[in-house]
Amino acid sequence: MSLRIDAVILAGGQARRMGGQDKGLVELLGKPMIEHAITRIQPQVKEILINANRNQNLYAQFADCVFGDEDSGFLGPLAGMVTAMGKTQADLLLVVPCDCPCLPTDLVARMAAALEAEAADLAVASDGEYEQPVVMLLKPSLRDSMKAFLAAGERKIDFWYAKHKVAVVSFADQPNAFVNVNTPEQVEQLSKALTQ
Ligand SMILES: Nc1nc2c(ncn2[C@@H]2O[C@H](COP(=O)(O)OP(=O)(O)OP(=O)(O)O)[C@@H](O)[C@H]2O)c(=O)[nH]1
Ligand SMILES: [Mg+2]
Repeated sequence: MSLRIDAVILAGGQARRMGGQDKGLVELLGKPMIEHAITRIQPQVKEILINANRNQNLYAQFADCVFGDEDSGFLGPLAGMVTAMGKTQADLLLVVPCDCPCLPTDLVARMAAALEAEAADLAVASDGEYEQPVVMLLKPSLRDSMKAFLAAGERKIDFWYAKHKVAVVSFADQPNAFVNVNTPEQVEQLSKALTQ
């Protein structure tokens, strides 16, 4: 029996470095950034969920399930993840941010294989040098642990996952896969790089 895997795209931040624009809707090469992420991830999962705290009517064109954080205090990415774990029907939930338009096309396959091989509770991606804490494959049963962590006032994702059995999955073979677009200048730079 194969496992059902869904993905949640996190677009719930305040995007202060983007001047407070809604980052998932900021255009890169004529397409909203979230659409780039969807193009990469859709073929790899059963259903895509979108976590957004603004413009949910606009995000609804990209997914059937669009929702805000259950705690609306902008507590950071974990607030979106904990909400998503309560929404999905899947056996495993992939988490990705809306501002990584070049995610690997083999992300799920490699993360799921490592999770199983290492009998881990979650997998986190790495670019070979740095772990990418907003790119994870999670068992939804971890929701209670994440909820308790947030309730204790903790916010840092890597401190949370250090409490669990983690498989770190290197994508050093794809050095640009996790390029992260946080500022208008980075939108320009990546647009140029992708059209060269
Ligand atoms: N649901 C949810 N997601 C968040 C929150 N804060 C950040 N994120 C998401 O986490 C991912 C990585 O965060 P950042 O790149 O720092 O995004 P940001 O916080 O919107 O941007 P800055 O304000 O410029 O730091 C992005 O996909 C954000 O949408 C939050 O409070 N709730
Ligand atoms: Mg970012």
